[in-house]
Amino acid sequence: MTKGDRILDVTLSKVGGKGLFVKEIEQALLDGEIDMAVHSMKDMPYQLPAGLTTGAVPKRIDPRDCLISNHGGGLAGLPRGAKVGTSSLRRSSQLKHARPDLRIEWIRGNIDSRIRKLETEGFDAIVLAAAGLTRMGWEDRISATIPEDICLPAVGQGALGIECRDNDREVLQLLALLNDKETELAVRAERAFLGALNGGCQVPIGAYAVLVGSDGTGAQLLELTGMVGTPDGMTILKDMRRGTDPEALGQELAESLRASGADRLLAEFGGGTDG
Ligand SMILES: NCc1[nH]cc(CCC(=O)O)c1CC(=O)O
Repeated sequence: MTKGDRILDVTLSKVGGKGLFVKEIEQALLDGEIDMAVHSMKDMPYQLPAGLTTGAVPKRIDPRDCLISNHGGGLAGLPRGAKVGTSSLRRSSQLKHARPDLRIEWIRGNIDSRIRKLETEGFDAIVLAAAGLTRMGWEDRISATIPEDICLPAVGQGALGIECRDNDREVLQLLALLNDKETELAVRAERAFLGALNGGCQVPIGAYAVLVGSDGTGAQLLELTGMVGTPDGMTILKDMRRGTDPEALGQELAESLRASGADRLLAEFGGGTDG
């Protein structure tokens, strides 16, 4: 097994990691040890290092969060005061908003260790990205997906990004074949939204874009929904915008939310997202 194989192998098996791990892989790309790297889009830093680019964003799979519940079914099936595990402020904020009675507790580790903790640490349910479970081949563990109008996904959730050197024409040509234009546009809008809110990691932020058709001129029309909330879920600011330019759309939505109070939340809790 080459070093590259080993690195790719780890990428796929460690969907729980982020940050530092992505940096190591990017260094291997820059050093020419590997020629492409597959990341979960939601773990990719907003700004790629100089010399690297996203060669392809393949077709997105289910972007929603899901419950693995000891009670079966979705949120409605959870008893009053149920203990629910998550490691994401975005999830805890939105779940508390929908079900203030829930006891949200922090649960860390890889997907498999979190599932183990569901059994060993007295959780009624845990929340994970449906896409992570699907990629591991564990989608049969999903009790129910959580609709995006209750829990807006993390920016880029469910999509992969394949990164390569920006001057590697051969790899860029190959990767172009794997790109899904619809997913690419949606993820660009979501990332522009996140970028316009910028920084830190203490504020619940979610966003989800879909193509809803074309405008009069034949350009693809995107619909972007975004949220910013308080960690306790008492306040959730959410808005939706349509447009054809993904970057402009993300910035517009961020400005609109800032104007309606997100500015204050970002100042209080720091900008950014935790996945
Ligand atoms: N936060 C970590 C993370 N990064 C990517 C995924 C899998 C989902 C995806 O690939 O979008 C996960 C696990 C999770 O959030 O449950």
